[in-house]
Amino acid sequence: MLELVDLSKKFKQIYAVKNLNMFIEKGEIIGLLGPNGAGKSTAISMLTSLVEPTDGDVRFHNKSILKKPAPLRAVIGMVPQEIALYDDLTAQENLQFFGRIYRLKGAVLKKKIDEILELIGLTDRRKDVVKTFSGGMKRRLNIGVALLHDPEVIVMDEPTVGIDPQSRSYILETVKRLNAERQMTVLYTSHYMEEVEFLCDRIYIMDKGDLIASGTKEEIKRILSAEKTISIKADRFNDTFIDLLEQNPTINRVVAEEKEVTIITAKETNLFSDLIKMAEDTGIELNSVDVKTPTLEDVFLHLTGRALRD
Ligand SMILES: Nc1ncnc2c1ncn2[C@@H]1O[C@H](COP(=O)(O)OP(=O)(O)OP(=O)(O)O)[C@@H](O)[C@H]1O
Repeated sequence: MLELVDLSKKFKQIYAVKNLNMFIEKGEIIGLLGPNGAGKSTAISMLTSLVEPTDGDVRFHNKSILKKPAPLRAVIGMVPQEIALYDDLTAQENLQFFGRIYRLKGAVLKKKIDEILELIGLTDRRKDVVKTFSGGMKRRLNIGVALLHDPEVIVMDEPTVGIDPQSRSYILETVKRLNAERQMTVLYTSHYMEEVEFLCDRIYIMDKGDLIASGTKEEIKRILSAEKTISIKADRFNDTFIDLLEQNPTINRVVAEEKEVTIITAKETNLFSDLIKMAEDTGIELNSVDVKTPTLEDVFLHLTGRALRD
C-alpha cells in the first residue's frame, strides 16, 4: 500500500536517511526502531510530505506522492513528537478547533469528539484546559487530534517519550485497539524496543541513517541464532576485568555499563567458569551471570556494538 523506495535525505554533508526501503501493507502495525538521531523522524517526515527527499520516492498504491501528496494526505494521520495543542483551550475546544480545520462541523463533529475522548480516556476531563494536563494526557489528546478525520493510516513519532507508565500503557493499548477494531494501519517509531516488540508485526531498525535490519520479530532475532547474550552483574566493575573480556577470542562483543556487562558470544561457547575466574583474578564480586533469551535490544547490540537505549 505504502512504499519508501531508495529514500534519502541529506542535510548539508550528512545523510539523516540513506537509501531507505520500506513497505507497509494495509492493516499492519509497523515499528521503526532506532536510537536518537537514527533518522526516524526524517523518514516519517518524508513519508508524510513534510520534508522533501534528496533522492528516492514515496509511493501510495503504486503512485508517487512526491509531486501529488493529496491522496495520501487525505487518509493519513500524523502524531508529531512535539505536542501541538492550544494550552489555554479545553480538550474539547482543541478537538473542535482541529476538527473545523478538517471541515467537520455540527452533529458530525460533536459525535466524533465524543468518540475520540472516550477512546483516549479523557471524557471526564473534556472541559479542563490543556495546561492543567499531565504530559501523558497531552500526548493522548495529541493522538486524538490525529484521529479526527478517520485516517486509514496513522504515523506516530515516539508518542510515549517522557510520560508516566500509566499513560504509556494506555497509549500502547489504544494503538492495538485502533488496529484491531478499525483495521487502522500504524507506523510507530520508538527507541523503546519493548514497545515495538509488544505492538508490531514487522520491524525496521535504523541507525545513523541506515536501515540495519528488517523483518518480523522472529526473523530479526534469527540474526542471533548462532550467538547468545550473557549478562553479568556486580556492584562495580573495573577496567582490568573489561580488558580481559575484550581480549577473550571467544567473545564477540562487550558492552560495559556501571553495574552490568553484556557480552555476546558464540552459542556453543561455555564461558561460565572462565568468567568466574576472570572476576576472581581482577577482584570483582559477581552478583549474577545469566544467559538471556535474545531481544531486539541484543540484535541492535550485535549489529552496532552499542546499546539501543544509549
Ligand atoms: N533540519 C535538519 N537540519 C540538519 N540536520 C538535521 C535536521 N533534521 C534532522 N537532522 C539530523 O539528521 C539526523 C537524524 O535525525 P532524526 O530527527 O530524523 O532522528 P530520529 O531517529 O528521529 O531521532 P530523535 O528521536 O532524536 O528525533 C540527526 O543527526 C539530526 O541531527
